[in-house]
Amino acid sequence: MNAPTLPVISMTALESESGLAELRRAASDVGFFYLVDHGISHESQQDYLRLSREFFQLSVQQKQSVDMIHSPHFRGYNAMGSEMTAGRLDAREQFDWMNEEQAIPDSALSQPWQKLIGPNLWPTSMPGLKPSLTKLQDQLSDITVNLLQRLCASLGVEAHALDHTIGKQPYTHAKLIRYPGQHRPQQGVGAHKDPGYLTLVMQDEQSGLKVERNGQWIAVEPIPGAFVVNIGELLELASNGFLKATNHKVESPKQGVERYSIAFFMAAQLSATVPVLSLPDELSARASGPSADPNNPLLTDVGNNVLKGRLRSHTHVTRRYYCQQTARTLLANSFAQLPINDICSECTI
Ligand SMILES: O=C(O)CCC(=O)C(=O)O
Ligand SMILES: [Fe+2]
Repeated sequence: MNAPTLPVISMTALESESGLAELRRAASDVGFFYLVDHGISHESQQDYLRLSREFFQLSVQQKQSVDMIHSPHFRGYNAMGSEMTAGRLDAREQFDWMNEEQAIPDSALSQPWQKLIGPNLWPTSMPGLKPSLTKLQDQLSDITVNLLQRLCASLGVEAHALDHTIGKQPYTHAKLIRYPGQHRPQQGVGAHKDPGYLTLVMQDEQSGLKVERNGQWIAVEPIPGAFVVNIGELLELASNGFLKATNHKVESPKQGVERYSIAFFMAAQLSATVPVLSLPDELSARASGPSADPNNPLLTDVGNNVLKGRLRSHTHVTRRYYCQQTARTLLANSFAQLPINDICSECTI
């Protein structure tokens, strides 16, 4: 195997000062790293990826029974060609699940992001999916919370400095993803940053994930058993830009090959506002403030930051549930500019 292109961080080394220093370097310099010794074995990861293959092999009809179009809460299945990133269609199919919750009736919504709260969609033809994926969600949730605390410690602030934004459990969102092979080079998912605190990615043995570094795209080759971790926009905000949410993308595999991955996004509670941490002088001198992109304003209020991403990614769901008057009024009260203006011709009026 070639030398890894990104830092490799061992979870068990994060009690020592030198381990924390390596973590800080990886998270502030690249914003991407491999995580090993995290407690989920390679075999167990293979089992989850097998389960994912089984899901995508269900019939079109079975997958459509849990299509995201049935969920105002952005949960469920997206067929190829129903997701946009950076304004272009992604060549991937996916199944999204989040915290299992009860929906709030429209009449009781006071904030637009509250519409994200709701139940997941589970296929009746695969009863084992819900318990397995719920278990995975719990395991990854624990790993990411632990990692967030170690990151805080690495920044010289209280390890628990962000715990109040998470409450009893963080907001979590996960995806089973299948990238089918393509004749021509194509975006599996276009260049983007992730919105939450931290993302963990479990990849199979196919390459395709790339991260932007000094204007170049670096391949994040799979290392058996390792997760890929990246810093999300909320952590960039909390560290005033010291930690970096880095652009990344997936290029489709060649014809005849397919790539499977499972992505797990951990964020603060949707109701939380993320504080800017008071870093020690030596680090704050190197914090350049969060990056400013007029097409992608970073919002410290978590719910709206998450909602903004979902509205743009899944425009068929947005048109169905967020373009009617009640939702538009709610959105207009929370955003300086309607985040659906570029999605629906009626909303541009
Ligand atoms: O599939 C992957 O390896 C990464 C996916 C990703 O970046 C995302 O869904 O945000
Ligand atoms: Fe991502």
